[in-house]
Amino acid sequence: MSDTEIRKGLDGVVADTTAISKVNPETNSLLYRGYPVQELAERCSFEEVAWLLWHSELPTPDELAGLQETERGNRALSDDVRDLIDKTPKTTHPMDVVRTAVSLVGAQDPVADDASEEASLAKSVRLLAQIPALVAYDQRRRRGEDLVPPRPELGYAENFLHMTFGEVPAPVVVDAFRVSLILYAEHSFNASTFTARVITSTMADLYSAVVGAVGALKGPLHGGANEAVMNDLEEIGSADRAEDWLDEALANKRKIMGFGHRVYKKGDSRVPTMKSALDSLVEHYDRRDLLDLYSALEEAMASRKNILPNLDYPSGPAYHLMGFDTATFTPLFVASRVVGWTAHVMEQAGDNALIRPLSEYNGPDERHLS
Ligand SMILES: CC(=O)SCCNC(=O)CCNC(=O)[C@H](O)C(C)(C)COP(=O)(O)OP(=O)(O)OC[C@H]1O[C@@H](n2cnc3c(N)ncnc32)[C@H](O)[C@@H]1OP(=O)(O)O
Ligand SMILES: O=C([O-])CC(=O)C(=O)O
Repeated sequence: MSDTEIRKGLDGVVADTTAISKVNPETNSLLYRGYPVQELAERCSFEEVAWLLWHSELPTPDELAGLQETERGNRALSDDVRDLIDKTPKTTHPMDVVRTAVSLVGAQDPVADDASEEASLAKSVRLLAQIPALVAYDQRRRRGEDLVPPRPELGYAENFLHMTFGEVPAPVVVDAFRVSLILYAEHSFNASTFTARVITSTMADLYSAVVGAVGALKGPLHGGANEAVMNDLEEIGSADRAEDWLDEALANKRKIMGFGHRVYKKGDSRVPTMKSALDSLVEHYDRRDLLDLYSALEEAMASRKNILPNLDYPSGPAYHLMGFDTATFTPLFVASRVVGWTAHVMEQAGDNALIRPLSEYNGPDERHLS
């Protein structure tokens, strides 16, 4: 063995610079292009945040109107994408449907390989508009429901909910959804974003980077945790069972979904904002029982392991209350994070170096065929 220090999982390794977001575990803060995410969640639409992440500044009214027009004009699924979704077995995980459908959306773009900034922005807006349509349709067809066409007079969050449920829910629900999308949009060099940057570093196209990122987000150690949280809460059932369930899970060396974070060790900066959105939903739907269960598991986890919730912990039950199927939660994360991924694709392409680390070989010594 050489004395090279190997940081398993690249833990603590600074791989490059980025101007897109700053995650500060010391101050528990998250800045998008310098703005605290809490301020953006309080005051901005998701479209404004998307523009900010892509262009470094918030949009002027004209710029916002232009983005809205293009996004709204790109919402309808092509017949081919719809057919593809229809042909995918209902046993397929919705993340696999997103991965496959995004791949076809890319294959249908005649300028998929144009790496200019203008083309990359156009592709990013196209994905922003298409992903809600395919996520919403996939949930509907699994429930035996027909496609609901987009409504061009609705903003992004309202239209997403309208395409999923066939109606725009109460403002408190739309607002909680908008907040979740803003909080999920960007988080520096997390695993899926880093995947997108690795793919971009080979000079592959933006769609390839996004398809790879969707795959990386699916795992329960990353985006897949929001649906896993809901499965755990349902398995526990009620607040009075939380401690026993946790003790057994920990004894069996289970990772408790929605808790812990590679970077934040003193709490995830986004949790208080999402928890407050969850509180409003609990009140709106009169589901105090779910909040009690949520709090009981959180308290038990703090007392047993001193490990705090990450964003997926409040998001899981929030999406459940909004009416989404549990397996659709991670695709909702995709719909939001595609903005961060594509911002990173453009940043990586703008100052590219092939990402190719070294490994230390620990296999057999050289040997020969006898
Ligand atoms: C939006 C997001 O993607 S946020 C992340 C979503 N993922 C999850 O919620 C999955 C559950 N959480 C985890 O698995 C982890 O906390 C991760 C993967 C997020 C971060 O993990 P790492 O930075 O690699 O920390 P690591 O896994 O080494 O944890 C350190 C210690 O805390 C323990 N730990 C960390 N998180 C958890 C957890 N959720 N449940 C139980 N124990 C945990 C580990 O077992 C380990 O203990 P040990 O030192 O006794 O072996
Ligand atoms: O930063 C991470 O490793 C995971 C995370 O919270 C995110 O991607 O939002």
